[in-house]
Amino acid sequence: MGFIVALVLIAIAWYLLDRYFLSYWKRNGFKQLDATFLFGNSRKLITQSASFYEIFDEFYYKSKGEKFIGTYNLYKPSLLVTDPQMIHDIFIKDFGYFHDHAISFDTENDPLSGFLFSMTGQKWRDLRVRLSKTFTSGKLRWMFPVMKQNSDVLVNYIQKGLDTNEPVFGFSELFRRYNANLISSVAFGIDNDCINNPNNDFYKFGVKNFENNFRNNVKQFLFTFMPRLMSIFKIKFAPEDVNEFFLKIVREIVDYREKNNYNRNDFMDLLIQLKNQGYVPADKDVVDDDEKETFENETEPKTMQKLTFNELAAQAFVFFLAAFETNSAAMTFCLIELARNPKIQKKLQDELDEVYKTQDITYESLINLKYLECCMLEALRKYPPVPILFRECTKDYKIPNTDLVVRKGTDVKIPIMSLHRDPEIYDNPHDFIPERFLDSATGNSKLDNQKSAIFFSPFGDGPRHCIGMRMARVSSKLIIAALLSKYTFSLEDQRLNHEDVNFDIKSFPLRPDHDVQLRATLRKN
Ligand code: HEM
Repeated sequence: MGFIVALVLIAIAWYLLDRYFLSYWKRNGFKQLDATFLFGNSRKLITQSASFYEIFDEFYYKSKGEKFIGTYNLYKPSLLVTDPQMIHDIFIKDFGYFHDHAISFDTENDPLSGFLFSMTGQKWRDLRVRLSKTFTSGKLRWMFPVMKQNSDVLVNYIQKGLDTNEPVFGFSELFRRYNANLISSVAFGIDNDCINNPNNDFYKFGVKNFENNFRNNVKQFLFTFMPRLMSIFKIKFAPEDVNEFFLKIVREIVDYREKNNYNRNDFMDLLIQLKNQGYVPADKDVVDDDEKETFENETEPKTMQKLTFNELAAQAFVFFLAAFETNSAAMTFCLIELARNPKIQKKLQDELDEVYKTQDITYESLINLKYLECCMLEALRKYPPVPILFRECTKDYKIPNTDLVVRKGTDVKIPIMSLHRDPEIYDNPHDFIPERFLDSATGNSKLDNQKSAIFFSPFGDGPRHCIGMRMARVSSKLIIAALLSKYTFSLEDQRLNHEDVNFDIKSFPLRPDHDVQLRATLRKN
């Protein structure tokens, strides 16, 4: 009897505590979404019954009319911000309150997790200033031949398929293999062939990071809901064998290059300079055009702290992680949309033919292709590979024109993909219309002109926007240009001509739920 009474009392106490925790927002004057017992607003995320985008899209429409609304990751308050102006403030004007990504790792135990994305405060800022120098347009121009070599390997692979009567390809996987190649050569300085050899270790260990297994699911859960627990329980970001593989490979590369004074004009060279000198000299001949609002053009003091070996390895690793899924997704969705929109594909091919009938693809020619730029931007609008952005409020923040205060330590989520698909922001948001990015007066893409993240933020914005944005844009355009100059693509599954692509419900980066098959046909000259 005593036991039953105790159980009843515990249940009542738990219920009361539950109601108390799940009324945090109301108690602090905010509106909140209805929160369910124990789960808060995270039941669908925990049970993985819809994709991240769909779950946050539901929140977005439930909170329509509000600029922000309180939600709960289990019992942890999380503010969903949907107002474009407030998002802009968080990214730029009030960045001083929102500079961190709300994840943390124990880098002592997990050296590969000491990467830029997880760093906080001044430590992040110091490294960001130095790493930014490795992503300037000058450095990309320098690396372009390596990118081009990799795109040639992919084109040869497609051609081999056509020559052997196998003209249908699953591009999600193929682009992941291409990106593994690309990053292994530009960030690690290794010439792998993941395209022809999917059993290549570099690709296999890359895939392992994103596999849908129990361990990765638990990690994704903690990463989303209780990032601090990852460090408390010493959960490593990457599986043990992936850690060992990447640390060993970076050690060998660094030792070899240092011993033999070997340079390859790639990120690894630049990272080694950061390790040995603490800085990378700025490009003298290049004007950086789209970085004006950040501190990335700050002059580098020569006394900057040098990178340790582990910090160097972690940066090479995060370039790999960040590019592997996101870049592949951007390329895959763009090619799928071109395949389902033959007129747009033809218009893009006409633009490419004008330039590439008589010359091979160069960095300079590529960045001047406006329609190609618009196609990529439109793919990133409709399918932002990172559908939800998150930040941590690092000091109490009074929301402008209100008496409401977001407390230090609160995480903030921004449903970028829902904004990108909101009919109040974009006309016919579910249609693929590259022209919406074309400024009819100048022929320039709108992003170049506006520099505004208010309605378009596939790379985030402000000082913490994606550091690999330029590389992503150049490499994606290169691959689409190289493929479309030679081949025309069509959908094997005709249903996708009128149905939307479904998304993988277990993946945080946006990914189709199956590898959409596309048929390549050689174009006639
Ligand atoms: C289409 C491809 C890509 C997309 C859509 C993308 C998107 C993003 C987004 C949304 C963020 C978070 C920004 C924020 O919080 O405001 C981010 C951060 C980051 N991205 Fe990318 N990314 C892409 C490709 C790449 C590539 C190719 C690299 C490196 C080679 C890269 C490296 C990083 C790093 C290191 C960060 C962390 C930056 C920091 O915390 O300071 N990304 N990316």
